[in-house]
Amino acid sequence: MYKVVFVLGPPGSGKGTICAQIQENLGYVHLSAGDLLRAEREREGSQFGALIENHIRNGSIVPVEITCSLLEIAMIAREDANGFLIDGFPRNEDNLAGWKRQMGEKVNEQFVLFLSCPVDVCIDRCLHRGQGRTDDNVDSLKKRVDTYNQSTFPIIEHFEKLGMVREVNSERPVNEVYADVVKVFAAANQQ
Ligand SMILES: Nc1ncnc2c1ncn2[C@@H]1O[C@H](COP(=O)(O)OP(=O)(O)OP(=O)(O)O)[C@@H](O)[C@H]1O
Ligand SMILES: O=c1ccn([C@@H]2O[C@H](COP(=O)(O)O)[C@@H](O)[C@H]2O)c(=O)[nH]1
Ligand SMILES: [Mg+2]
Repeated sequence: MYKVVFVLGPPGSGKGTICAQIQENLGYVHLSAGDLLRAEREREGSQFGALIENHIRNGSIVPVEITCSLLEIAMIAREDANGFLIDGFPRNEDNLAGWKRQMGEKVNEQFVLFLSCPVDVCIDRCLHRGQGRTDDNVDSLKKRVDTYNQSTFPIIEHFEKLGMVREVNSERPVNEVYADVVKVFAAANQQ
C-alpha cells in the first residue's frame, strides 16, 4: 500500500514550496499533479499536449484518467518512498471518483494538508512567481480561483467531514508555515 498525503489549497497558497521542504526533510516523495501535467504537455509524442494546455490556461480540470495515470506511473517509479505528497489533487468530484476507482485499493490516505491563505495574497504571489507559467496571468488566475472555490473547496469539505483535514494558515512566512506543518506530520506519524 502506498502512504499518501493530499496537499490542497488555493493557487499560490504555497503547496509546492512546503512539499519541497517536506520531501527534503521527512522522506516523502513530492508529486505535483500540475507539474506532471506540464511535463506531459511538453513530452514529444504526447496525444494530450494541446488538451492539457487548454485546461491549464482556462484553469479548468483535466480528465481524471490522464492525471491519475500520471500519478500512478510516478508512484510506481518510486516504490521505495516512505510516502507520497500528492500536491494539487484531487481537485473535483471527477478526480475523487477516478482516484478511488484506480487507486482506492492501492493506497492508505493518511490525511489532507490544507494550506489556507486569502485569495488576494495567493494571486499576488502567483503574479510574482516568475516561473513563466502560462496560467500566471490575471485572466487565468480569475478562472483558477473560480474553479478552486466551486470545485476544489467542496472536496476539502468532503475530507473535513471524514476528519481527515489538517489546516495550516499559509499566509505567514514560509518558516512559520513549515514549522506547523512538521508538527502535523509528527502527530500523524505517531498514531
Ligand atoms: N508562505 C509564503 N510566503 C510568501 N511567499 C510564499 C510563501 N509560500 C510560497 N510563496 C511564494 O509564492 C509563490 C507560489 O508558491 P507555490 O508555487 O509554492 O504555490 P502553489 O500552492 O504550489 O501554487 P499553484 O497552485 O499555483 O501551483 C512562489 O513564488 C513562492 O515562492
Ligand atoms: O489534478 C490536477 C492538477 C492540475 N490541473 C491543471 O493544472 C493547472 C495547474 O495546477 P497547479 O496545481 O497550480 O500546478 C490547474 O489549474 C489545472 O488546469 C488539473 O487539471 N488537475
Ligand atoms: Mg504548485
